[in-house]
Amino acid sequence: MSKLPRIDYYFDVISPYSYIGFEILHKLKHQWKGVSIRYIPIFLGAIMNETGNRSPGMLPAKAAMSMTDLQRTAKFWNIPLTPNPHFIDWIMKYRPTRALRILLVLEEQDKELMLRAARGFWLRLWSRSEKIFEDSDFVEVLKAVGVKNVREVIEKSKEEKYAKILTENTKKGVDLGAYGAPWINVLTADDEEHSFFGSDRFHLIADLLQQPHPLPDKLLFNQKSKM
Ligand SMILES: N[C@@H](CCC(=O)N[C@@H](CS)C(=O)NCC(=O)O)C(=O)O
Repeated sequence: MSKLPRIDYYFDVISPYSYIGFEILHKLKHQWKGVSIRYIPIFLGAIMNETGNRSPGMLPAKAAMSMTDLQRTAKFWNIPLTPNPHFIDWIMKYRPTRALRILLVLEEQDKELMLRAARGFWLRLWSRSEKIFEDSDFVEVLKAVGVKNVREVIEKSKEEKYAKILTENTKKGVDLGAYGAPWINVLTADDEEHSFFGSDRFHLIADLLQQPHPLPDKLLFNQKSKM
């Protein structure tokens, strides 16, 4: 019997395109039958360092267009986006690693809770324009998504074990060729591996896995309509 195809979704909560891809994948997973999905937190800053890449917001030639593209993409998918004007200062000063380690603690307790918290971090940072770097930020997000033992989760996330898992996940991403986020690794039923970069590659993944196409009806309708 052949195995189920699997999608490994490598993401960082600092990355707005990881947020967009997460929401698209969340819609698709109800339509794509027989595909298993693993969500893997990674530290994008380390990926950038390892590969010599830079965040588009830090390259002047890319920064303006990348913000326009991000706004357009979020609008297209109906994802509320309010980037904070100090975002670049924030990423120079803070790391998202504490939030990512919290996700790893939650993953051990309840995978769905981890996904709710990941969305909570993105909502807070990219839709509400607030920080996700300090204890008070974590408390708000964790409470909002229904975590009962908030303080315990935050304390546990400081254990070395979670720093190690995050490093291992990130290394695995780099080994797969990741230079940005989201990085999506698809393992087909016949054990072939295919990597994709970005939240805008789902039509190619649908094709590879012979699953329904993710384009919304309005585009499909336009394609079919008479010239
Ligand atoms: N076209 C991609 C862009 C994804 C993207 O720019 N991701 C950022 C992080 S939010 C990144 O890692 N960029 C690295 C690069 O552009 O080389 C999409 O629509 O998702």
